[in-house]
Amino acid sequence: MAIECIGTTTTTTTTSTPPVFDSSVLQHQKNIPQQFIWPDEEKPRPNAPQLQVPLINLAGFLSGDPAEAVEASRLVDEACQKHGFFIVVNHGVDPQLVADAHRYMDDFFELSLLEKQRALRKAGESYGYASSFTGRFSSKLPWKETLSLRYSAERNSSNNIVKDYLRNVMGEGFEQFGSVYQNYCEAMSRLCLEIMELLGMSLGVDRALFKEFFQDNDSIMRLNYYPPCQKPDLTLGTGPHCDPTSLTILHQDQVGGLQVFVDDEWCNVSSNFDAFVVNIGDTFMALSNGKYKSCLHRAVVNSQVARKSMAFFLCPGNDKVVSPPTELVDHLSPRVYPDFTWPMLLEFTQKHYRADMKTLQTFSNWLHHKGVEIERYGSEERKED
Ligand SMILES: C=C1C[C@]23C[C@H]1CC[C@H]2[C@]1(C)CCC[C@@](C)(C(=O)O)[C@H]1[C@@H]3C(=O)O
Ligand SMILES: O=C(O)CCC(=O)C(=O)O
Ligand SMILES: [Fe+2]
Repeated sequence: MAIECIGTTTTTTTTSTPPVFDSSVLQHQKNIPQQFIWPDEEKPRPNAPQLQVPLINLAGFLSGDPAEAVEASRLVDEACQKHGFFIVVNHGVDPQLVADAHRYMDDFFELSLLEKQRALRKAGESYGYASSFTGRFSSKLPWKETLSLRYSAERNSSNNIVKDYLRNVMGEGFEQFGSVYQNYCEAMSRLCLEIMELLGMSLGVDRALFKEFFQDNDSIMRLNYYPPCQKPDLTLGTGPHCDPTSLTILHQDQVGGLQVFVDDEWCNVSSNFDAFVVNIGDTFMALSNGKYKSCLHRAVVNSQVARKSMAFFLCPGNDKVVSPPTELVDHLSPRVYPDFTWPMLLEFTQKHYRADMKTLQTFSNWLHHKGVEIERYGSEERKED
């Protein structure tokens, strides 16, 4: 197996059998397998402070009140220049849909490993069920299970991509399960487009510009399930990274565990079931010519209860070129990142580089130096491909 790895650390192929992440067993285990233990400098520390993040009330903006829209875009601008995280309330998403999505998530992750593996993510694919990433990486494994779904907003009456996928892989009895996530993705795509309008206003470009750019988005919906861990100070649910995608809308249950790195320290983001946490990803950072930040974050786990979060990662349609509008480029603000398309960056994170805090910079360098040996860049040891 040829491993195309970009690593500052030596690339090694592990021959030992990877551990199987069966959460029903591992959550009780005091002895944590080595692959799940993070290096000392990345281990979580207790007593993280609370992130001071604006609560943005979308009610006025969504009902077309111009003064409220200006106020919301001012708050968004402040947060996105500083760190790229903000929280929205009165977002217009049906609370029953959110509650159903959590309920069906409980049902899915409570299935046996064998049953969940009906939706197993195959090597080289970015969708499906993964119990940790035992087949994908050989160290710093995340203490989580995920179910990733592809959502396409392309206008087409028979577009039920999420529902059809779940029914096909999980089989009979999962129709309702599929409908809930189809509806949830549609609601998330709509909310993303509204937020794109706010981002257009706050960046001072035509307010329809980004909304239209993402109209035909080809996005990723991910359900994250973090089982309890008997040694939560050794492990991480999701390692430190910036999302390579454009905009993330995260809904977390009441447990808490999301942390953001701001002003040189890890801060907790409070959980609020009525709210969504929104963050800028690398692709939007490139679209804004570096004006808005894609910020480092991670998820910690705990020894008491399982935690759930649902992330909708907005991504551009496959043929869209990620290039900042001319209004955001001038001699004082020259181009920071080269043009690219989302499938290029997605492939980079799935085949060559494990997403971390340097993904966009490494990807840009890689595009500039394409043809130069890939091993010169990056951070991680990989097993796939
Ligand atoms: C395009 C993506 C890659 C990841 C899923 C989406 C957006 C976020 C990325 C990720 C969550 C960043 C941390 C590392 C990662 C491997 C993970 O822990 O899940 C990343 C995802 C991935 O490559 O599957
Ligand atoms: O679960 C969380 O709170 C964060 C997960 C995350 O950052 C991600 O999936 O990209
Ligand atoms: Fe993330």
